[in-house]
Amino acid sequence: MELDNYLESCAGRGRYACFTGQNRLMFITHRTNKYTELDEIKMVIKGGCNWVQLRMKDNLNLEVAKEVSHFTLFKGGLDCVCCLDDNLEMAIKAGIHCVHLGKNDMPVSEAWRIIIEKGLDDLFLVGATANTFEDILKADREGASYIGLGPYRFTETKKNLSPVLGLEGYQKIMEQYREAGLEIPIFAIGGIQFEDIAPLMETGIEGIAVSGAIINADDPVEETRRFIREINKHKPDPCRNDSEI
Ligand SMILES: Cc1ncc(COP(=O)(O)OP(=O)(O)O)c(N)n1
Ligand SMILES: Cc1ncsc1CCOP(=O)(O)O
Ligand SMILES: [Mg+2]
Repeated sequence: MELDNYLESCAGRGRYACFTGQNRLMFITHRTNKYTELDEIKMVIKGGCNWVQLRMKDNLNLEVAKEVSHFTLFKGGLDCVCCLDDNLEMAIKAGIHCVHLGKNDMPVSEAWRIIIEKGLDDLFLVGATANTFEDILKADREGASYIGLGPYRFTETKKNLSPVLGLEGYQKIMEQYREAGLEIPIFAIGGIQFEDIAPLMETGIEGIAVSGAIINADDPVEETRRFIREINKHKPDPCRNDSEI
């Protein structure tokens, strides 16, 4: 199937149908001396997170990707989505059905070409990074499934950070987003702390992508629950109430 036909066929069943409110917190791994990527994923899944991104910047490793893929498949629950940063080929090899692509990674349209060629298009999600409204438009046209928009603040988790957007940046971009009638789910990213959730959700974003604030908490499992409950206050999860998290 060609990309244009794919996007057209998606329009009928809702191209963003997977984002129905159950995946509003994306946890992104960041290996530290304290935790491996799998340790982190186990903790956040225990805390109720059902969307995890495996990000291995200096230590890309297929075995780790396979372990994480199996864990999320068998222990993450039916609605759990696992995503791999940067590398589509490794995602496919590991059985991971979501890849996140930045502006220096493979273009979103090229990723879809490969996914469609392999007959995996019914399963896959392709996320894209945006730092501006124009980036959102481009990624949406290329068929991105969701956007990671940022950075909100300075963070040490990512090198070569783009200029920070701050709350005003999000407010402006989300206004343009609404005026353009876009529907692609937007996730805020970059140095996000618990207190940032409320003002960010007020801008109309779909959810939050976070790493450090959860890993560095004394109890990452409890911190995950706290994040999800706070996000739910602004956009209630239609499938789970707080007592189920
Ligand atoms: C949800 C989400 N948003 C943005 C990014 C950043 O991706 P990228 O710009 O490719 O930078 P790296 O993560 O590869 O350093 C992301 N990973 N996830
Ligand atoms: C991957 C990425 N892209 C922009 S900021 C960032 C890091 C997110 O981690 P943290 O929540 O620790 O800032
Ligand atoms: Mg990248």
